[in-house]
Amino acid sequence: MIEFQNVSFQYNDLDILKNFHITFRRNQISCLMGPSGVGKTTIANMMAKLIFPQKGQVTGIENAVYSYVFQEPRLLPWYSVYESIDFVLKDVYPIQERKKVVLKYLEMVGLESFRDYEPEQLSGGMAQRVSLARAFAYPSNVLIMDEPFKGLDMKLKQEMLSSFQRLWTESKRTVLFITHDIEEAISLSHEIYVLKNSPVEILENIVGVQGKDNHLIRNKLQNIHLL
Ligand SMILES: Nc1ncnc2c1ncn2[C@@H]1O[C@H](COP(=O)(O)OP(=O)(O)OP(=O)(O)O)[C@@H](O)[C@H]1O
Repeated sequence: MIEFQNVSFQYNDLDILKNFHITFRRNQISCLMGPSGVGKTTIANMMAKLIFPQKGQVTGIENAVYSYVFQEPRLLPWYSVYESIDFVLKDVYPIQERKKVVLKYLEMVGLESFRDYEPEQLSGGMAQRVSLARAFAYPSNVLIMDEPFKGLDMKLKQEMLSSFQRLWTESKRTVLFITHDIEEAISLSHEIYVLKNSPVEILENIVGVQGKDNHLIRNKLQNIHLL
């Protein structure tokens, strides 16, 4: 379990987190929702050790190895689809094994026949699928996804959600998933935190999402006037 214990953090004297406590279960998908500016990315950055608590501590990340998916695919323009994934595995696997891993993950996102394409030849959804495959191919144990499906149309989003589910089922890890989209949250997460206020507080914590009635959760989230 990853646990924020009494964590305080300020930007320029502004309290973003104050004696804040939250937990994230290992190998589960935890979702952060809540209004813009509430502190979701700050929590993700702290989990990723990009920033550190000014008071309190975050436990359970001592041996964390991270991968990320952002709203933009962040592919390097001079690498092909294959090389985009191969590149991050260079120091991880010897060449023969690396090849198997790259091809396995490309196949899982349905892009094996596009392996030689350059990023500029890909649609937005394809590029984002490369970025998902890259994040899962890398042997991380914590995956941080900051609004990864934002801006995709419904059909592409559905494809991405399916790709994500396939990847995560095959290669489980602890996922921190930030979204403003109720349907995404319900379809992927095991646990949803709705955040509010400044400094941030947990307004609602819904556990066991996958085993619950979607309508009830949807209604509850809609009623909180999230977003
Ligand atoms: N580097 C920074 N310097 C100063 N203030 C910052 C910095 N990064 C974030 N903030 C402030 O911290 C607060 C929380 O920001 P954060 O990005 O964590 O919110 P968020 O919930 O992820 O928002 P969004 O949904 O818009 O991405 C905001 O008020 C923001 O302006």
